[in-house]
Amino acid sequence: MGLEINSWKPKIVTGEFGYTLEDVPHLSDYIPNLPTYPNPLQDNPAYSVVRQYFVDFDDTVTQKIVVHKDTPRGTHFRRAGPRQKIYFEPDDVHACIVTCGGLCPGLNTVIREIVCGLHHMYGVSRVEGINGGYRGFYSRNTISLTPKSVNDIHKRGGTVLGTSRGGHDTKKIVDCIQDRGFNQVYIIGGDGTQKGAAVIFEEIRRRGLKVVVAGIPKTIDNDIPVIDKSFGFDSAVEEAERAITAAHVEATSTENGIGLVKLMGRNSGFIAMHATLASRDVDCCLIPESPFYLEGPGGLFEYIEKRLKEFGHMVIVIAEGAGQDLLSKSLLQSANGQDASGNKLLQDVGLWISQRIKDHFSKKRKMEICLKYIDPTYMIRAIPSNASDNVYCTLLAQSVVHGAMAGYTGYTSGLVNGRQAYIPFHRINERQNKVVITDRMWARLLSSTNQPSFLTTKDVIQANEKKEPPTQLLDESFANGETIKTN
Ligand SMILES: Nc1ncnc2c1ncn2[C@@H]1O[C@H](COP(=O)(O)OP(=O)(O)OP(=O)(O)O)[C@@H](O)[C@H]1O
Ligand SMILES: O=P(O)(O)OC[C@H]1O[C@](O)(CO)[C@@H](O)[C@@H]1O
Ligand SMILES: [Mg+2]
Repeated sequence: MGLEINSWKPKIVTGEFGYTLEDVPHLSDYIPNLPTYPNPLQDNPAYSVVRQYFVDFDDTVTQKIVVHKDTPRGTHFRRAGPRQKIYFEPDDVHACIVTCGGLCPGLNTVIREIVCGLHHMYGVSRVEGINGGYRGFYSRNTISLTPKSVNDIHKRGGTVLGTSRGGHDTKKIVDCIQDRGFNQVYIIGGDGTQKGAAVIFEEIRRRGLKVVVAGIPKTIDNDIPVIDKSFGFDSAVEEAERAITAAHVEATSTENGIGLVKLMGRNSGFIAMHATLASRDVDCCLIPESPFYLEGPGGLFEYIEKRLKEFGHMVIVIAEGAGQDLLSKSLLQSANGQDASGNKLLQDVGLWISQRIKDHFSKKRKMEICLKYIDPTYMIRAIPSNASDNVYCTLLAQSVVHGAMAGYTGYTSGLVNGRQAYIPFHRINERQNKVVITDRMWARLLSSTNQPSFLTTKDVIQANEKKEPPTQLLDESFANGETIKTN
């Protein structure tokens, strides 16, 4: 096309008092002289009564909302929402939607709302679903999506488009996008999926195509950084709470009853932490971020014995990624398998720890216990989304559509401090969101369960030295000691 296309560099705009905008790419960055069109929403009766419905070009959303009087203004993201000018004629839009990775409550709601948003807000009628994740681009037929065909899919769990792991072949995917003439590609998925979306965007940009690549973050593990939380997370926590209630009922119905619940959370223990805080029946929550040990003073066995003596029962929640190092040592083998996407396959910590607890009390302590192990793993992610997630999914879907119609690309649409924003892929992909055990939330959990922290003073010093991501309070530059002068 005769265009000079360099590798994409982050678009950073700086302003006064330490203001930084981490902007997202736009089609016009690499395709000159693109025509624009008035946004049809201005003639839409639903919106014509809304004052300031269109988002101001300069509106941005701040990443940190807790500040000191001399804190720099810090990082901002472009505010999501409809723009006055759009970069696509609705009749020319040919959109596709794909869902990748594990299931998550709300996937169908997001699909439905993208289809309905495109149709009802912008008059776009050509929307297709890619069948079965990334590999579906080049190996399957597409599924036609209309407001009628998606009308009640939000009531079902799973994804009507199907999903998969692995199969990300950038060249084949972009060839398919080009061959089929898609010009808006909506990609719903977790951290792996968003990395895949970033490479698709790069390749599309390299080829100079007028194709928007937009991500919608999905993961019940809540391991995607920057955003407040992932859709479906609340629903999953609610379902997890039901399993905890069952464990509690079982535990309280026998002498020395122990209810043990294993929850998802490969590297991040958010589901376990939130379900524990929500339920209040849990006496001990074990997550991947917080190392623990079984034997000796301050260990898990000692704590279990103390609780059983005091209360006669106990409930333990364990995230699937917790204690993997202990497990490897004990079984003399480490997990070395991978799934099709390259994610490490974990050993079953729930079964292992159940056995260790039983052995300890029957053989070593000669104490009779009654342990019931509940594994609701897939149940918590296969359900339809709850009311609040449904609202969240709707806002996410409408925001991502507005961004695409306005010509933004290479972004993930997400909630930042309660506001919808467009976040560049590189910020979403640079790290995994994890529970920070030196942060307030984990301290709240420890106070709620009264469990040991399993940390020595040395561990705390080491954790602090590890330079965890900045807390709610401070922006990165401020945390590193940089301040700006104010009048
Ligand atoms: N680094 C990467 N580059 C390109 N594609 C990737 C990358 N990592 C993962 N993918 C692709 O993204 C898709 C989903 O990845 P993965 O299975 O890790 O799930 P996910 O999106 O992280 O969701 P979750 O972990 O919440 O289930 C797969 O098709 C995989 O091939
Ligand atoms: O069995 P699958 O589909 O690989 O999914 C399991 C994984 O998916 C996740 O829920 C993330 O989506 C992880 O918590 C879990 O390890
Ligand atoms: Mg993932």
